Amino acid sequence: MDLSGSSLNRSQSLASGLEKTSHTWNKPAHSQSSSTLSSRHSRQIIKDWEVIDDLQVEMQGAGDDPQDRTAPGICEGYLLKRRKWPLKGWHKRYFVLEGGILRYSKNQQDVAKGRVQGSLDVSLAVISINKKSNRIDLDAEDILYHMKAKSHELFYIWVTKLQAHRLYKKNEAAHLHSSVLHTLSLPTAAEQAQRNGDLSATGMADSAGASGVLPSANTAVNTKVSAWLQQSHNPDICVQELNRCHLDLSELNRLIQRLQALEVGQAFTNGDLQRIISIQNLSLEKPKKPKSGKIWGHSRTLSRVEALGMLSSSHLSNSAHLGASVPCIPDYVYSQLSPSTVNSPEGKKIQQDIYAMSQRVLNSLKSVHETLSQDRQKLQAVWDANNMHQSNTLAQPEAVSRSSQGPPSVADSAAEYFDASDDILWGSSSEVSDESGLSDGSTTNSEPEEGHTSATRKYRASISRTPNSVVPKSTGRRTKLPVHCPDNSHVGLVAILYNNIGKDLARVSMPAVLNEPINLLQRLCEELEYSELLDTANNTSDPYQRMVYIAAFAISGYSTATFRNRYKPVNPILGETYECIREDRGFRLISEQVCHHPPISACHADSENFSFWQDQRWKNKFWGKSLEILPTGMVNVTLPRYGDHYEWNKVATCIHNVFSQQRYLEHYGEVIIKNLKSNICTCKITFVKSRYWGSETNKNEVQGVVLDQSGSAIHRFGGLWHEGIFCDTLPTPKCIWKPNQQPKDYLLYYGFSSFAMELNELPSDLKPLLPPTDTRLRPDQRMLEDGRVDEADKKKDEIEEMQRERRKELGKRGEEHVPRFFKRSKDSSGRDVWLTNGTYWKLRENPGFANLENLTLW
Ligand SMILES: CC(C)CCC[C@@H](C)[C@H]1CC[C@H]2[C@@H]3CC=C4C[C@@H](O)CC[C@]4(C)[C@H]3CC[C@]12C
Repeated sequence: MDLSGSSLNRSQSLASGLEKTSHTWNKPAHSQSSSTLSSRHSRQIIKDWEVIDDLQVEMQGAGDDPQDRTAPGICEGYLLKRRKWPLKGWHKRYFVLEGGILRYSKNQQDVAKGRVQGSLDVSLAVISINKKSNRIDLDAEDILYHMKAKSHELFYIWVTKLQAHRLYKKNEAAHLHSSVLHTLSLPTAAEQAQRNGDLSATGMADSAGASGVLPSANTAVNTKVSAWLQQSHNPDICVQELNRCHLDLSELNRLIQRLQALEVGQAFTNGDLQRIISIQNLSLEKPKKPKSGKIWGHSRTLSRVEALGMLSSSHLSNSAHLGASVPCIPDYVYSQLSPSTVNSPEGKKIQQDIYAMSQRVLNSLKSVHETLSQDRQKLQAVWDANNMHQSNTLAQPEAVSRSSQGPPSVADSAAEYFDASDDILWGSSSEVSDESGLSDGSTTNSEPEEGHTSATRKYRASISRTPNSVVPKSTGRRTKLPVHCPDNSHVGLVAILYNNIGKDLARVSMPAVLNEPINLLQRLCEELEYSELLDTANNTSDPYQRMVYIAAFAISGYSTATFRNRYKPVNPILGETYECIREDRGFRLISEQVCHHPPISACHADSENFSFWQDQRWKNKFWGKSLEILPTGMVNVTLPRYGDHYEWNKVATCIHNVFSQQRYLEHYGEVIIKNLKSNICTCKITFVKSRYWGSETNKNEVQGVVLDQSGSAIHRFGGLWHEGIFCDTLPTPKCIWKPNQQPKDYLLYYGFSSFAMELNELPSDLKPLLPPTDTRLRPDQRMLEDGRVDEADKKKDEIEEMQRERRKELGKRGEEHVPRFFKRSKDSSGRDVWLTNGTYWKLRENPGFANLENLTLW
């Protein structure tokens, strides 16, 4: 089917599209607090956007009817596609949807020539639509298409077709899964007999006996294997991986053709080449003798120019040069295309793409192979064990797969570069998302140094050999929270997030059960968990080494993310404050919520070894399945001993699978650390974005380099932000940072580290010294910490309402809130920053907050 703007005579699909629409696109009712919204037909409506999710794909028996498995018709035509860079805006592109794969090219001719600009498996994508603006967004996490149809009719056709193709592709996968289930779960003799319609199934023992297994053992095997298969995601993973492979292979095919076209000097299309070759074959049937009277026995003796001349000549006058013995003309043609002839930048690019794509296919196949071999081993184990009449048979799938995962190869990184297409980097899923290009920058820069994977492997091995140096010492502070964290897995985040699309996550009010009893002011303090790195830096005379410790500190702040993806920190109220005095660590910190719109939390910490400050604000982008947090604002550290002032940016943090319990956090992008007081060195840290099909081993990689003024690397370090950082260029190569051991039962306590558990502790001797605005005194957070979630919810509403009232009052008086302990200022680059006004500790001491007038926040 062709859908180029004018060809609306294809009304057949248009009609079916509209028909379908009328009965399946009914809007579900949902509310802010609705607990679940995942009905199979549900479309979540956010203003004008709807997410079309989970079409009727049933894992069980999916596609049993072969009719269901016939591929929907091809759909093609022009649509507008948005891009951000270069040439930001909507561009007309020719799209082809076939077999569940959407490809696009510049125009129809390019499609014919196999010049595909991008492709996406629609079964892996979230489809969001905006009927008002005829917009369709496809989000396959790392590939994102924003498309717009020229007319409403075209829009409906595309949406319908996309749905149909998605369903088809998903069913195909599900069918494969159930076939595997079916094939591998050998039916019991009774079932077999039943299926065969054999009612005199007394041969049960016989049939079992024939296979040499007792019926009961056989049934036990079947039950276990099928139970394991039901749980196992491996078949799905394999199908997905193979789908990707399929996609990649067809892409590869196209790339090769393009390269050949370049080589030949003419844009041969697949068809052209085939035609030429078949004509050639015809003429080969009547080989003529060349003038010399000698039949040229082998094609290899032809010069490339001759060969190309032949191919492009319609008369094929030179075909006589070819002997009938030429086994395969394409082989011959390709063998003549010496790599040295690919000199054009385009040719080189294609070659690189081909290389990267082949590596990707290879890796995918390897991983499928590995998964299948593991499954085979597991099956074998179950079988053997049953044969021996042992009951405890199933190997632990997870343990097996983990232990056998090989280290990533350098080839993986090549695949990573390949992945960085403009759609991944520049896309944005919603109109409301920030267009500043911040995410683009950080994502683009998250490309690792060449050979990083092997380096990481090396660093990782070194880190794991390093014993945990910091033996948890008693701080006299609490080691657990009053109660366990509540289960919040039932809360429907879909509605909450969709209802708040475009809002900063920091401003989204969530039910208390989604909160952790720590707020964002306290989380700022949490970044000082590894403040000893700053102490070390201040005691290191070599400026390059000092930089290494500063870098390790910058990385260490991200490690909390490992276990903290189930709860959101409480949003501070404007004017809320927090103090933290850590004699044991030698620092004291204050933080304050200084701005409400946008929400900004500022902090300042002092110690005899350092000062640390930052004001934290961030933007977030919603990508359908994930939420990207893009912090703005810089982190600052000064070291008194050397007069250094370090300043660095923060990377993006992505909450992947935000709606599911498989949620996890990833940091990616580049951190540049500068010393504003000396340009002797700078540091670049790369948080490597993991490949979507990668194994666990490729997650959380960090690579860093300290560069001197001339740009030469003085130190290199790396590792994983959740495991540790190793520097092998120090006089004694060593692990410079390793996260502290998590406390006992940490998962029952919000995933908190010991340091985090201590943040909201309120010893009785501290209470009278705190200003009433201190987070520790905030009642709803305290209730939450004590497990009184419902009360916390109510209190939270009240406090938020009070805040609104205060704002209104101020507004009426034409006043603005003035933060108490921080002042707005400009940094050396002219950025707005919030700096301490230096009054907190003085006031605390004299006259004491109890003797002062304070804000009443709750
Ligand atoms: C919707 C809920 C239940 C999901 C959980 C959301 C959690 C994981 C989100 C909400 C706010 C987020 C934090 C917001 C800001 C920053 C600063 C940044 O420099 C590092 C990441 C960090 C610290 C984020 C980590 C992830 C975070 C804690």
